[in-house]
Amino acid sequence: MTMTKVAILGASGYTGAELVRLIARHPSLQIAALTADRKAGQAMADVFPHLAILDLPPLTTIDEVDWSGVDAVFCALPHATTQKVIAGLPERLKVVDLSADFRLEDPEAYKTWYGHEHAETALQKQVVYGLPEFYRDSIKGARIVANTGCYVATALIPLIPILKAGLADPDWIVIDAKSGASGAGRAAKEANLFTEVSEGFHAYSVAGHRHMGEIDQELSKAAGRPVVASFTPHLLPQNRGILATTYLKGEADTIHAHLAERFADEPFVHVLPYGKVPATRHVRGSNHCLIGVVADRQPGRTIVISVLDNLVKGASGQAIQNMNLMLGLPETTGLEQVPLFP
Ligand SMILES: NC(=O)C1=CN([C@@H]2O[C@H](COP(=O)(O)OP(=O)(O)OC[C@H]3O[C@@H](n4cnc5c(N)ncnc54)[C@H](OP(=O)(O)O)[C@@H]3O)[C@@H](O)[C@H]2O)C=CC1
Ligand SMILES: CC(=O)N[C@@H](CCC(=O)OP(=O)(O)O)C(=O)O
Repeated sequence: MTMTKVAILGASGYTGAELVRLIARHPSLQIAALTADRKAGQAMADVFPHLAILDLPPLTTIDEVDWSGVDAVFCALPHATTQKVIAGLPERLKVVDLSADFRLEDPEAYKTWYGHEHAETALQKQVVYGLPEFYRDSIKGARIVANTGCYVATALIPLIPILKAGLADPDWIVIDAKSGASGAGRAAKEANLFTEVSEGFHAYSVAGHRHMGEIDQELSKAAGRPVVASFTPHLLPQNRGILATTYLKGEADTIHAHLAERFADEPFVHVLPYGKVPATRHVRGSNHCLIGVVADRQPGRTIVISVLDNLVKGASGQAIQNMNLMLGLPETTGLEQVPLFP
């Protein structure tokens, strides 16, 4: 079997380590290079002892990578840094970017949500938005794919089909989302210490989180007119998992039937029986997204609950799903892990 040699940029971070864990048993991908910034020069086994059982290349700087031995790149770097790095890669390389740098199509929207001009607007035009359940055909032919944000994937997977089918009021969408602390990355500082995250629970970036730009972009496309959704993220005292509770004006039984039909053949999206609700522990360590639909006691309102693992379907698993499509491989290759419980 032909092996595709991959470089993982940002391998000393949480999503980088998750890419290594998943790719280590992928039958068609082979890890050729791993990079870090402050941790360059160290062995992966020293940075992540749980990966010591694998035979891995050492962490180097990006400048030290020998690109002649690389066919494809997973870029798991902070946003803003990423756009310069991807612009400097050899053009023959296929790239899946896990950061937010190439998700927003409108440079003005990027400036609004990220506070500075995008430095690579020409490159942005070549990028395909990486939510495979909706953009699979374009992803297959893409050179660069921008993975969706983790909160965004959780919210959009049920919402896009609902709005496309006109089953909910686009002017009344309320997304109440909660994430495990790994969503903030390994470099997160005081706010993500055990003492700050455990035994408590709080909202953050209220009415101003940068994922709103991405949510509005995709929901507006789905509805065929501008949509401005309400979205509030919260930090959970747990490592992994995102749960989004979305309130809609629409008929729950119709919405449930539509989602069940729309996702019937999707390998990673599962609609629970009507009235049942999912939990983050039902997807931990897996590439699956679960959706529950419940009728509100107020007639004409619906509650949709969606869950995924932010490090897998919300980041590294989704990135491999996209790379599988770009390489013409079966989409599920290397991603068939069953969730870990308890
Ligand atoms: N965590 C999550 O759940 C999700 C994250 N994402 C996105 O994926 C990307 C990676 O996230 P995550 O793994 O959590 O982040 P981490 O903070 O855990 O890791 C960041 C990685 O980037 C490296 N790095 C940092 N700055 C530079 C630089 N200037 N030049 C080169 N390398 C650098 C770090 O190296 P070193 O360790 O040596 O400093 C590390 O390997 C981010 O854009 C994030 O927003 C997307 C979806 C979900
Ligand atoms: C818990 C937590 O802090 N989550 C991160 C979002 C997760 C993420 O990585 O999103 P991007 O891919 O868009 O960077 C945050 O709220 O900024």
